[in-house]
Amino acid sequence: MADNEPVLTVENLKAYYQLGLFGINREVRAVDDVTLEIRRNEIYGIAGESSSGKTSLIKTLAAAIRPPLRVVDGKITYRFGDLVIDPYAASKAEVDAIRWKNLSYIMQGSMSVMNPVRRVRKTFEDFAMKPMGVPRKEFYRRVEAHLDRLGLPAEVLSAYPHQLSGGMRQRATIAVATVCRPEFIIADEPTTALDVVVQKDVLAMIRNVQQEMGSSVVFVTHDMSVHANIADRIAIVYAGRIVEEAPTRTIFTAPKHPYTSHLVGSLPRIGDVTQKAALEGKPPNLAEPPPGCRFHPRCPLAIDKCRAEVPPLVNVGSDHRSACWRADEVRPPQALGTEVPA
Ligand SMILES: Nc1ncnc2c1ncn2[C@@H]1O[C@H](COP(=O)(O)OP(=O)(O)OP(=O)(O)O)[C@@H](O)[C@H]1O
Repeated sequence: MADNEPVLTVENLKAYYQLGLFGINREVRAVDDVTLEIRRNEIYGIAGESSSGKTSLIKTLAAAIRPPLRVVDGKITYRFGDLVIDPYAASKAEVDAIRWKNLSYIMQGSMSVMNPVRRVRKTFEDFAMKPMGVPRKEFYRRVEAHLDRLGLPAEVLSAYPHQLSGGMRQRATIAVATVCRPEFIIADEPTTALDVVVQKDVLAMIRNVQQEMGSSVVFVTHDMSVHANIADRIAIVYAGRIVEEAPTRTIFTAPKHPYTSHLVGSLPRIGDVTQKAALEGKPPNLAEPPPGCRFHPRCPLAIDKCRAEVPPLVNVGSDHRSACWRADEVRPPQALGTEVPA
């Protein structure tokens, strides 16, 4: 595989919750026309407020969706070495063969991976023994070496999940998800519910694992300061669509979408006692999104065109895409509340 070839290509992906309640069919357009590429050896953060479709998007990328969520259009292509696979065109056996070995998905909440009634050792066996395909002794040698690399004592293997602290459990979960050294790791809110100090440790661990293995990581969080800490590039999602995508520093210093500008500008800054202006209104109902730009009812820059025509996600600079008719008029955020990577 050429070095610059993306590991994941997503083209015009649409995934909807198709609901039939009391004989009335309804579609919640949680992922609506998403196009993106994930490169090798990068950390790609997906940001956006609650209910914007972040989890639905990465679940779809992870081929971990269940009805009523269905892919209704578009294409996903993973390239793992010589293996090129669209998980929605492939057989279940083909998808099972890449799971954990090439593609790992860490769902929201560490207990989603850990089996609460079995010792951590059993969770490692359940997830990793088959994909690794080595005798038990060699398997445990590799598991312990991996734990050691991640700074975790081998004793965690004998513990039950509830005996571990939240941070330790999340570290163990990341260890389970990465022990087969997957090329692609997808994580949903990997540090939410951890206190700030533990959060930093877990973020550093994800970064170390990613760098050591040269993997690609896609992760979701609504917390912009976590993105600032760890992401190489960020996609901002609003109402089921990517509205902006750029390297982290660009997102924080020169956004080209009013929603991004709001997200960055509303971050708290040390010593700043002024009240941040809240964004008026609520995100739209994804069963009946507004016409034109979905952000227009809340947008300070909205004009008639925004109410009528959907702005495409287009290049607005080097490695920078925005979906805004007035991208040129977006001003840098007033308050930078977080350390921005150089
Ligand atoms: N099982 C479901 N059936 C119907 N609609 C759903 C279902 N799960 C989620 N949705 C809807 O899909 C939309 C996107 O939800 P999603 O959970 O992907 O957002 P999110 O950005 O990850 O939010 P959060 O940060 O709160 O987890 C929301 O409107 C939500 O109400």
